[in-house]
Amino acid sequence: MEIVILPDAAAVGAAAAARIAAVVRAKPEAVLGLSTGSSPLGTYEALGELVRRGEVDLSRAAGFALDEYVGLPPESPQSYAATIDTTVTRPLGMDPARVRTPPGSAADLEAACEEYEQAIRGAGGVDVQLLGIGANGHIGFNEPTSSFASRTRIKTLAPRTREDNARFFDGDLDAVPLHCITQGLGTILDARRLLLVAQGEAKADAVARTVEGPLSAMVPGSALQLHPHATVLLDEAAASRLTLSEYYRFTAAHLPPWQRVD
Ligand SMILES: N[C@@H]1[C@@H](O)[C@H](O)[C@@H](COP(=O)(O)O)O[C@@H]1O
Repeated sequence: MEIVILPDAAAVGAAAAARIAAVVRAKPEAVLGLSTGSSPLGTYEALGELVRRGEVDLSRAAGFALDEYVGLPPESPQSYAATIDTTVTRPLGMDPARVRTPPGSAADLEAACEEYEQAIRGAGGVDVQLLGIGANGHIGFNEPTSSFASRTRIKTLAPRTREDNARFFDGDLDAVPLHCITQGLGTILDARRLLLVAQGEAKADAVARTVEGPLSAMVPGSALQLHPHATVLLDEAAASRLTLSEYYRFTAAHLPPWQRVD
């Protein structure tokens, strides 16, 4: 796993955007794994800047979101479909027809989960999956005790996650759905590259357990340890509980030229 500690949240966004842009420059039809929440917003902003400057073109890229609430129609502003549309698809100049979110309002949710898996496979798989992490170590909506072999499925949100996300529902906990559809940890691990971004002290414990703790279903993020091309981009606060941070800094300062990303 590549661990990069950066001075602040803006640097995390810029570094993640540079890595995604490098993937798209090499493969303009790249399939991007998209994430919601606060963590990736800086990445999308930095990527938008690269698009505006003409340094990367995402118009031929495809996107698959990680997760969606069950029961929120796509037009609801809190739905991840709407969130992805307003924070990713439109500002980054992606083709809406090529960007998908799990259909949380499908009549047959289980069939919709299977179709989503098939759509990812049909698109050739995800080239780079952007991830945030929950304070309880979840990735996507794979809450603690999710199987490392799990595929896209319906999950019940953990109380902590609903509390954390109530801020997107005007603080009204009762308005936060109880269920979601999420890509499984096995689905996420199929992506060719994983890029996890985390900022702030509130994520420091989850980050330390993800990167340096034992592989455990109690920490879904620890599944990244099983992936051959996982990068974790952290600001100083999110990195503050890592025990090997000096080693990560040393490694980043001595990267061989062929591993450098601007
Ligand atoms: N389902 C999303 C995750 O994909 C996200 O990574 C995580 C952290 O959210 P935030 O970045 O807002 O802290 O929780 C949310 O509930």
